[in-house]
Amino acid sequence: STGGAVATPEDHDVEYLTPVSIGTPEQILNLDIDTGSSDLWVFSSETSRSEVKGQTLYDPSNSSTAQKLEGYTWSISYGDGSSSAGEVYLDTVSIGALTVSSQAVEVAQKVSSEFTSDSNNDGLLGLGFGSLNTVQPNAQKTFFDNAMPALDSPVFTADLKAGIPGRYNFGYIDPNAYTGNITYVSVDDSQGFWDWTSPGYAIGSGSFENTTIKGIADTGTSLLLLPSSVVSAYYGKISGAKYDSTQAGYVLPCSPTPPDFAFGVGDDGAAIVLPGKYINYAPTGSSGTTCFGGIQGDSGIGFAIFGDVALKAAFVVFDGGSKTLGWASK
Ligand SMILES: O=C([C@@H]1CCCNC1)N1CCCCC1
Repeated sequence: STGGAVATPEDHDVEYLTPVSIGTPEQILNLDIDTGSSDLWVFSSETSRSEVKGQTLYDPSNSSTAQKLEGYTWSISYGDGSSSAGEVYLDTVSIGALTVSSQAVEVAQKVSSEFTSDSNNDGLLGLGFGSLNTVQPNAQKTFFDNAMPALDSPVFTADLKAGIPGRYNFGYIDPNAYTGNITYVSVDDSQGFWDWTSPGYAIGSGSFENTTIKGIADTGTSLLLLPSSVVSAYYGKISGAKYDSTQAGYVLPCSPTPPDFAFGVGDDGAAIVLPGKYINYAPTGSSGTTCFGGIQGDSGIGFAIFGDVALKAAFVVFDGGSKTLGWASK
């Protein structure tokens, strides 16, 4: 089997939303597919009314295939401080033509303000490793783990794009979605993340800097978070760029276009190049003179995060069979 669906960016590519079908008859919710976590949770008929602002709600009582897991609960806190919690059902879940008949669907009873205010986001679909799942008393499998045995190939791919819809595919690699070769690198799944190591980076037309950068491929994080030494080297090349403590990040003049940023993949010299315009993440004010940087520091996290600013420059294969990541330009 195979499947897949469109990934549509919200403003500034802060997140990408993908239509997911749940239940019988189908209830279609737009979910944030997140390789940095492993819970599939949705806004629901059980979500506190005061915490819902425009989201589409999954109602298990309207699904003939919903089965409640009595006594099961979940509660998750994300690195950005957001959180949600609730109860658990099993139901049929599809992404395009790919269907999992008994998927744990975690219904939210409460969500934090970050989710309440994100009116187009109806929940998250985690594609991290199973060890991260928060369901008690027994952890539940991700959509990918459930689907994998039936997939033509045990993979999913992320093809996110700047400002326009991209795609998540399951079970196959679309040869028309990338250029050149796919370079595969090993993954350390011991922390539950798609955690890999880049050999270094280059700024603009500058020389390649060999420095180990260990980090996770996280479709649910907006920015590219890197070691402070790398971030300082990058913004040090830009007149007027500075760390703004009020914004809690580096800001830079939106014009001229900043230098490209490349990160290495594998030991054969392959690299993914972020066009400089990707580093103009969003204007900080109404004049559009100053931009918030798409590259920021990873201090306090313990590893780098290759979020959407990086991922949208690449075609990425998440290989659940070999537990490797494949990176290609496009
Ligand atoms: O909570 C997160 C992210 C938040 C955004 C969505 N993906 C998961 N983590 C990833 C990095 C380490 C800490 C946990």
